[in-house]
Amino acid sequence: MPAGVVDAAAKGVRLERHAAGAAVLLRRASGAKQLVSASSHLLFRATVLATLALVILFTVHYPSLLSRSLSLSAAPLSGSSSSSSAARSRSSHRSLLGSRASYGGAAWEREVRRGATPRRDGGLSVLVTGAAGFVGAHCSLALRGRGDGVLGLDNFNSYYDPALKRARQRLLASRGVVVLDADINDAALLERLFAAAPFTHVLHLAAQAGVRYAMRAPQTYVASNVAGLVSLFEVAAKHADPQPAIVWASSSSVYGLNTEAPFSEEHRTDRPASLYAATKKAGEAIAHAYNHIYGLSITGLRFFTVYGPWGRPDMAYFSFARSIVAGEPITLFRAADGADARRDFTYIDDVVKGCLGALDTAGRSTGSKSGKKLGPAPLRVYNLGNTSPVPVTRMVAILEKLLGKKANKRVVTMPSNGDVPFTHANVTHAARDFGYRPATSLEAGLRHFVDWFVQYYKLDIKGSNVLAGKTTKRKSMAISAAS
Ligand SMILES: O=C(O)[C@H]1O[C@H](OP(=O)(O)OP(=O)(O)OC[C@H]2O[C@@H](n3ccc(=O)[nH]c3=O)[C@H](O)[C@@H]2O)[C@H](O)[C@@H](O)[C@H]1O
Repeated sequence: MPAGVVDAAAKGVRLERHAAGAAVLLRRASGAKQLVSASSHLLFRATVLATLALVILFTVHYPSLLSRSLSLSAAPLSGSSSSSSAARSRSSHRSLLGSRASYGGAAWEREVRRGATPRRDGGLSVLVTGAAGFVGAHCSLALRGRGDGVLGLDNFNSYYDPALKRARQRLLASRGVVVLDADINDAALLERLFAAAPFTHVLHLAAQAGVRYAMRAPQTYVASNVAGLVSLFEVAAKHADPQPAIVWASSSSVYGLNTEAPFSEEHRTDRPASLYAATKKAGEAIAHAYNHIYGLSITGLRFFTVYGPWGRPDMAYFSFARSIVAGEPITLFRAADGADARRDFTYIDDVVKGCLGALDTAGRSTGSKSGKKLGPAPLRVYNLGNTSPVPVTRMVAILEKLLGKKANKRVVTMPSNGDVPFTHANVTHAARDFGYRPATSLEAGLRHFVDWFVQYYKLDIKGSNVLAGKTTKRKSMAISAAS
């Protein structure tokens, strides 16, 4: 083959190779282009989906925050049917302020600050724990009513019907008090709250209540009444600026086996009869330590069998009322010596006055975030009772009269379950320091309770005028359970 032909052939082969290479490159380039275009489609779709998800999330959460005052002002002030109550309960669960998972953020902090800000000159800024509880709800309303800033928190546990707690939450919301769905053992949340608002006071009422239930669920008492209390004191002492003054719920049960009466704050409290009492006594000792080390101003209030409207269904007066209406038997405990058990039943309005009096006179904490204590801070403990013990049998007789129906009574010797045969408060210290003067007889207080009870549970009491506070003979009764 001539050399020229060979060269030409060789050039041709090279050209073909170049052309083939170029074609491969072109193919690759177009593949890459397709890839890029496919990924940008994917990216676009992902962005659209993410935006949609955000819009849905926003719509679900944000309106409850924005329209809270509107929607809740329309909420009923008393009980309602179970289905609507459950629906509202679900919607409040969704609210930005109410959801445990969603706290934090600028909007949340604004709402916390708004709640905590007093509406009157010199007003207090109070964080109320257990605000959807019996005493907590009443105190929150009273504080808000006089223009103090109030922010509530509650874990809405199911020790008793959470629907009642949600109803109290709605009642509070209708009066401008927000109750967060939160636990006192959530230290991170407490830190955020104190960072968001300079609370001057904490009214700490969150606790595991109930004397006899402590035998069934001992750990819950330790978790709420000991660990929870420490969690709150820790944050108040080390993270709050300024440190708030703390008023908290101790209990008449700390007197335990004390036999001196009436019970005075000077009497022995080192013989608790129940784990409940022991955790409250432990709380008083823990309060001493935090006051001593960190300069926290702390006031413990020993409540004596508090009762009234919006009360606790686990307590005897409430559960007896339900049983009487339903025609079910009630069990009455009689002391070992044959005497009727007696209680210094204390009406809720009197206790609320005591709580507000204790807050108003609490005195400042003297410590700071840095751990420096400027001097001794107040450490106080007061009885808040009624000063007139009443036999439980008498309480039942009053309920029978108000409800117009006889109780089916079974009397047994008081079991060894932490109960004590009687309580009786001496309240001279509370009277001296903040003018505490209980003014409600058991008859008057139970009448208010029964009025509420009948309304809340929508009792169908034919031929009666219980709602007007008077009792006449009735033909039939039934609870249309709201719970
Ligand atoms: O002051 C407190 O520090 C506590 O008060 C309350 O405890 P108590 O005074 O024990 O109230 P409560 O259970 O209503 O029993 C009342 C009476 O009914 C008797 N009682 C009770 C139940 C029963 O089935 N039969 C009965 O005779 C019983 O023997 C008793 O004599 C709070 O629950 C508690 O959380 C705490 O705050």
